[in-house]
This record gives sequence, C-alpha cells and structure tokens, in this order.
Amino acid sequence: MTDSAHAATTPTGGDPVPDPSSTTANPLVGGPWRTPGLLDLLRSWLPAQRWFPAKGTTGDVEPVAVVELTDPAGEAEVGLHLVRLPSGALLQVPLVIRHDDDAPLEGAPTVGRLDDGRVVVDGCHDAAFVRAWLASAERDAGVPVGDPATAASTMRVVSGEQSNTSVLLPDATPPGILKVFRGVGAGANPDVEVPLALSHVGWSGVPRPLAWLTGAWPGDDAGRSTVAGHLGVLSELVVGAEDGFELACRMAGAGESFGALALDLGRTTAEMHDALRRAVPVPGPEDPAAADDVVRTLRARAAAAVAAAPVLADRADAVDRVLSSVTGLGTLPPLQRVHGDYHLGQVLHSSARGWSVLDFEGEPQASPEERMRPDLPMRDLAGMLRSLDYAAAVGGATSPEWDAEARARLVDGYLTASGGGTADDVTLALLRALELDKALYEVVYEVRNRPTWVPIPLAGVDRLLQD
Ligand SMILES: Nc1ncnc2c1ncn2[C@@H]1O[C@H](COP(=O)(O)OP(=O)(O)O)[C@@H](O)[C@H]1O
Ligand SMILES: O=P(O)(O)O[C@H]1O[C@H](CO)[C@@H](O[C@H]2O[C@H](CO)[C@@H](O)[C@H](O)[C@H]2O)[C@H](O)[C@H]1O
Repeated sequence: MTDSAHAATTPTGGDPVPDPSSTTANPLVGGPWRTPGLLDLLRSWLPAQRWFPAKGTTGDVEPVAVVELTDPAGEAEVGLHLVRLPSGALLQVPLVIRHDDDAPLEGAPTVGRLDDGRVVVDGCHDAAFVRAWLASAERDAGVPVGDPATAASTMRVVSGEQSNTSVLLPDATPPGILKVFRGVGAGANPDVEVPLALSHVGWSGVPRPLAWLTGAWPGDDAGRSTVAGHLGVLSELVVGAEDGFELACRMAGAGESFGALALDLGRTTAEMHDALRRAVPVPGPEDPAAADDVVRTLRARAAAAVAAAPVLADRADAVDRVLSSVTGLGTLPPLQRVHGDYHLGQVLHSSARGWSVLDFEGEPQASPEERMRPDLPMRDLAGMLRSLDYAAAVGGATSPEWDAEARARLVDGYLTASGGGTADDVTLALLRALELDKALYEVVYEVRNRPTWVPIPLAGVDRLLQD
C-alpha cells in the first residue's frame, strides 16, 4: 500500500480540511483486455447477476479496460474489468482467474471456463481479489497496514447486494467493509470523499474510510482522453451494528416504542448537517435559499414524477398547491451539502456507537451534478420521516401511535440539537412540502422496483395532501 496524499494533512479534527480531489490523484492505469474468450463468458454471465444494472435491455457490453492487481500470495490472476453498458455507463466486474486445480472460496460464483481450462470466478467472492485489493489500495493517513491474507481469511459478501457489492472483513486491521462500486464514473465518488471529509473534521457518526482504490481508463471519446475515478472504498466496520430499517420494522411489529431511538437519530442528523457544513462548505456566503428557486425545483420534480407514474395524475393539482405554498414562507434556511438519500436503510445502530450514517452518493436516479448540488437540510429530515412511515407499514405497527411518536421525536431531536427549538410554521410547511416531494419520488421508485409496495408511499402522498 502507498500512503495517501492526505499524509501531510491533519487526520482528525481542525484545519486544514484536505483537498478531496487528491484521492483520485494516483490511479492504477487500466490496460487492454488480453484473455481470449473472457468477453464471451462475461456477456452470457452478467445479465443474470443481481447487481447488473442493464437487465432487460438489448445490446452487448463492450470492453473498456482491465486494471490488473497483484495477489500477494501469488495464487491467481486478479483483474478489475471495466465494461461499457449499452446506455454508455461503465460497470466494474472484478474477476479472478484460477488454474483448474486451485480452490476458489467455497460458494464463489463461477463465471465460466476458458478454452485453456482455467476457471473464471466472480472476484468479490474470492480471497485472491481481497488480498490484491488491500495490497494495492491507498490508505488514509495513519491507517495501519494489516496482513491482507488474515483479512481475507474470514471475508463474507453482504447478502442482498443491489447496486454495489460489499465484503465484510472482520479480521482486517482494523476490521473493515470493502465496498466495490459496480457503477463507476470519471471523478471522485462522493461515497469516498464525503465520509472522508466528515471524518477529517472529527465527526464520528460516519464509519471512517480507511483505504480506497482509484483506476484510470480511456474516456468515451474514442480513447483520446484518459479519465480516473474511484473503484472502491474500505471503511471501518461498525461491529455489532443493526440496519436501521430492520431495527425499526422489528420494533414496529413488536409494538415497542421507537421514540428514544428516533430522538437520538434526530440529534445525529443535526450533527451530520453541522459536520457537512464544515467538511464540504458551499462556496460563497450562507444566504437564505430563494423560495422561488426551491418551488421551481420541487415543481419540476413533481412533474417528472407524475409523468413517470400515472397513478399520480389525478393528484397533480393538489400536489402543486402544497408545493407552491413554499413561496409564501418568508426567509428559508441556507442551502448546504446534504446526504440526499437519507432513510433508515442508510443508518446503522450499535449499542457502542449509537447511530452511524452510510452512503453519501445521493439519490440513485439523480444525475451526478444534482447529487452534489447544495440543498435544504430539511430534505434529509423529510426523507427520514418518510422512512418511519415505511417501517410502520412494512413492520406492521399495531397502532398509528407508533409512527406518530417516532416522527415527533425525530423532529424534536433534530430541532433541539440544531438550536432550532420547537417547530415553527415555516419549518412545518417546509417539511410537509419536502416530505411530499420524497413521497412522489418513492412512488416512482416503487413503480419501477417493487410494484406491490406502491401503496406505502401513495398513502403518504394522500396524507400530506390532506394535512
Ligand atoms: N461501516 C459498516 N459497518 C457495518 N456494516 C456496514 C457498514 N457499511 C455498510 N454496512 C452494511 O452493508 C450494507 C450495504 O452497504 P451500503 O453502503 O448501504 O451499500 P449499497 O450502496 O450497496 O446500498 C448495509 O446495509 C449495512 O448493513
Ligand atoms: O438505498 P438506495 O440508495 O439504493 O435508495 C433507494 O432504494 C431504497 C430502498 O432500498 C429506497 O427507500 C425506500 O424504501 C425504504 C425501505 O426499503 C424506506 O426506508 C425509504 O424511506 C424509502 O424511500 C430509496 O428511496 C431509493 O432511493
């Protein structure tokens, strides 16, 4: 491993906040695909993978580059294969190529067999990949170099993988979780840079990024340019953590109050916003958000949602009335960097650390520019309110009180910790509009991904139109 460009900066707390772009300054340069037959194997194997983002589309993936890594144990060939999808997006597929008599990790999915008899394995499930990744990654300043073989010996891929693939490394030094970005793009990934910046200003509510890997590959201008971007990140493992959504659903179903946890989550959310203001400052003065701009954005998003989900059509006028009420609210809070896709599945709870916040990539359906755009911090609070509704519905809360109490305590915790006192009319009206905005987004998300869940956000839309 090489020490990162952050080595000269303050690792935790205080100034200076490091220049985040330096995390992509030392990429591993990808070369051409060299293994005959590999592309054909990959083309037939990829579409059935859960994380494959182009299911149901026509057209083959095209090879772009291979970032070759060295397995320190010398057991197998490891390559991070970058392919272009028909949509133009780039997908990362780590592969391990083993001789027939080598033993891949038990249960590792096999991509296929090459004509020369060697076996191609899904890299994320193979110890050779983990060893090679750890040996090649750049570390944050002060992170110890553990033994890659020990770290890989008890690796476990997180089940239920969706957009990315994460590998638990409980015996790494320190214990970590390696997230392999399936979709990669030119430039820094906010899921590396934002947690790193938050850790560097001393906020411990985010698992600290320990190491990351950056690659370089030919741009989409017929190879005239080379671009670099993050391929994955190793973060501190929150030991004994439970996913916030599973925890809330379980408590809702058991009729156990979520009030105290919601109060604490509200406080953590306010601390996150304070840390984001310091870690990823918005250029220029902290002016109040312009109500007209906010309403314009909300209306545009609502129109897109109505177009994408016909079930919303007969609610469009009522939606517009709620959203346009923001115009008359007077002075709004300033815009700042926010989480952007904040829900209970993005937070972990452990008895030792309380709440930890994950995944600063923003809404998956938004463009990279939209994801980084300064926004109203209340948007995150509204996202978490929506999530409490989901937990009540999915977990089977036995009384509406469960949700009502959790929602009220979340807002209390947030406002108390952010110095806002009790909710005033502006805050309540803004929260209503932003919660409605999120519920509309969720209707579209569910129509596309989990049609049987559409009634959950739709009930939220209807409640917010009545309130
Ligand atoms: N630092 C961590 N410590 C413990 N578990 C984690 C950590 N980061 C992520 N996880 C677990 O891995 C899962 C996937 O992580 P996440 O960052 O949400 O990936 P994705 O982008 O694929 O949704 C989470 O639901 C959580 O259970
Ligand atoms: O976690 P992602 O960044 O992929 O977010 C997307 O998927 C989420 C579902 O996994 C989706 O969240 C919605 O469902 C959750 C329950 O599964 C619920 O807690 C959230 O409140 C609700 O928004 C999220 O909207 C989407 O962007």
